[in-house]
Amino acid sequence: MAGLTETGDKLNEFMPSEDGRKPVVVVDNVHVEYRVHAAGRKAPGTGRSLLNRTRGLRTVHALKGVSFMAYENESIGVIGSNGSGKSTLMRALVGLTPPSQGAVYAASRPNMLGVGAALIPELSGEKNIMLGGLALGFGKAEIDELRDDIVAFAELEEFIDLPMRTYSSGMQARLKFAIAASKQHEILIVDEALAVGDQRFRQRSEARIREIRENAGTVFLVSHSMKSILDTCSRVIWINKGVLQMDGEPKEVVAAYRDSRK
Ligand SMILES: Nc1ncnc2c1ncn2[C@@H]1O[C@H](COP(=O)(O)OP(=O)(O)OP(=O)(O)O)[C@@H](O)[C@H]1O
Repeated sequence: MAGLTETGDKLNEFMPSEDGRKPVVVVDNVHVEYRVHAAGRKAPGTGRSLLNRTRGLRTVHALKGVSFMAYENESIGVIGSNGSGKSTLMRALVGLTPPSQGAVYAASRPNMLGVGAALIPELSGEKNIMLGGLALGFGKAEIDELRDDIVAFAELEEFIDLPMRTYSSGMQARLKFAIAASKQHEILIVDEALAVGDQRFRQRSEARIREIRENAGTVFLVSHSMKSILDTCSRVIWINKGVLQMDGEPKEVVAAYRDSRK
């Protein structure tokens, strides 16, 4: 897959953490550049372009040489202001956005939480559990076994036979989270999924994330909620204008990020 190298061999070249944990993801000097067509601005009343140089192909340098290593059992919060490059970094981790320079090495393929693309609004919640489960690589029998737990976790017992389009956005988010979290992921990326749903559901999803992490998984959590980050993460990286601004203890990094925004 473009931009993602799945290789245990390459990872062996990297040092374990101080307490002996193995690196599972190595992000090595990753740059991402998007090429976008800019429309250009017109000078008022003239119909002519005001700034010719803004027309045509423009390059947005979204990540500018990001490097870090993630180890097994870590839960890494990813914070930063809008447009700083967090989602771009996560897309590079799963191989959706190829780096223009640098590389990502991973012990196994990271999964982005969310089976949204596989679900169909016209179908019932129940049928969508089957679709989402198949998309995650489960067999039919396995999905039948997981079904009740998924419905219970999402608390959709009364609605599971109704078309998904009739669900509120919170209910849809709960179903998607419940399906995706039914799998024990080795490397899991959760991008803002916890911002949706109510307080109680948020607490249960945070607990589920901790469980995945305890079962030898590594979790990345992208969020604007510093509370979620502090409640869930063992380490935080702060991305600022495409560079890794800070990487360390959640409390310290969150405090520095908050200070920068005063
Ligand atoms: N598909 C794309 N095409 C062109 N530019 C993009 C694309 N996706 C992101 N960008 C640009 O890359 C930069 C980083 O965007 P990104 O979505 O990674 O930020 P983010 O930190 O996740 O932001 P937010 O907190 O708002 O979700 C921004 O300048 C954005 O405009």
